[in-house]
Amino acid sequence: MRAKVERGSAFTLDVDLQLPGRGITALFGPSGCGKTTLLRAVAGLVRPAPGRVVVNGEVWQDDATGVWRPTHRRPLGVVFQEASLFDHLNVQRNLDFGRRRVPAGERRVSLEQAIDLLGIAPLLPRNPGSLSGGERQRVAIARALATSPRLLLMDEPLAALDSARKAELLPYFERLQRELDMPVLYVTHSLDEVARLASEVVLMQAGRTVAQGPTAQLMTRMDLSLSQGDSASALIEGTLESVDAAYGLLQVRFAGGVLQCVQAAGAPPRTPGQRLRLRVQARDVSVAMKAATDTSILNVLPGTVQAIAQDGPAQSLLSLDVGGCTLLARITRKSADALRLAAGQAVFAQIKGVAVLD
Ligand SMILES: Nc1ncnc2c1ncn2[C@@H]1O[C@H](COP(=O)(O)OP(=O)(O)OP(=O)(O)O)[C@@H](O)[C@H]1O
Repeated sequence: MRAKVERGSAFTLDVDLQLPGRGITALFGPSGCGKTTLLRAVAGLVRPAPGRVVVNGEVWQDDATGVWRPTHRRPLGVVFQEASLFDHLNVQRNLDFGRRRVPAGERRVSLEQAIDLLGIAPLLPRNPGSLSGGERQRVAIARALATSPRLLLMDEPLAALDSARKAELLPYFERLQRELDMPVLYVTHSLDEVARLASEVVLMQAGRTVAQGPTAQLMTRMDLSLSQGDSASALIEGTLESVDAAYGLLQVRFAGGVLQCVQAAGAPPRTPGQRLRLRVQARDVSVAMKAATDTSILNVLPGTVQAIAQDGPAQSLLSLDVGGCTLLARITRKSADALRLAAGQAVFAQIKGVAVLD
């Protein structure tokens, strides 16, 4: 898409983007950078001038040829921060309402499939007013799916929920990705959601795109804001080698060696050979010049310092090459000075915790 949207004299959205036609693409950036405006331009709720929006080969806007499809003729589903359900209709009728707009021949997602995917069968007779925030959001997503969209637009769909409700909803988004091949444009402020859900990230700043690429690559780039927050982390792909049931640990092989990961309570059973995605937070990684053996830290792997950046007055952020994978480590600036850390130096990465994402 190409889009320019002027918002008064203070703000202009000006982007030229090719987004993947599948998976979740996160639009990430500070408040006011234009994420919602971009979503609205895709939806046709604002009209970029000039603009060209093509979704999986379908032209929704092209100023050069005079094409403009109004919002109601764009096959998209929209989910906002607050689920906008009709409070006078029960959940079943809310779902029916969305579905009626779609001609039978164009239905790609059945109502039953949407209900099943979001686990809302028990909620069908209920009124929206009696639902929790998380339940309302699941209904809103099912309603959007039931319109058989070609594209799902989500504007901070978890932002209004507390962290326990967020954690409950995340697996539904993952399921949606596994079972429906539907591209999602997902606006968020949360790096946790980016790490967990997005395959691609568009990083925005002041109406423009700063960087775009696969989530794992962008998250460890020291020049981008994704590596600067408290949740800064690296995503790693690995293969489950073995399960240590006695200690509740998974041994996962990746390019840099084997990582021992704690099996989360309630996690699905894993089978050796399975591919797993792991998240290693910068705050859980420290470095040592020798491989300590008298330590409680199970994961100690050789690596090389790639870069060091100052991270606030007291901390340093390191990027480490461990077997070709990049890890981030946050340590105190005092330790970085005491160890005389510099790019190219051989170190041992001590990894205190590894989260298994899927
Ligand atoms: N209808 C409007 N009229 C004038 N200015 C607007 C309008 N809508 C948005 N803006 C301005 O455009 C800029 C981008 O807003 P937008 O909502 O797209 O940002 P955002 O990145 O989604 O922010 P947030 O994360 O806070 O939701 C802001 O400066 C906002 O004040």
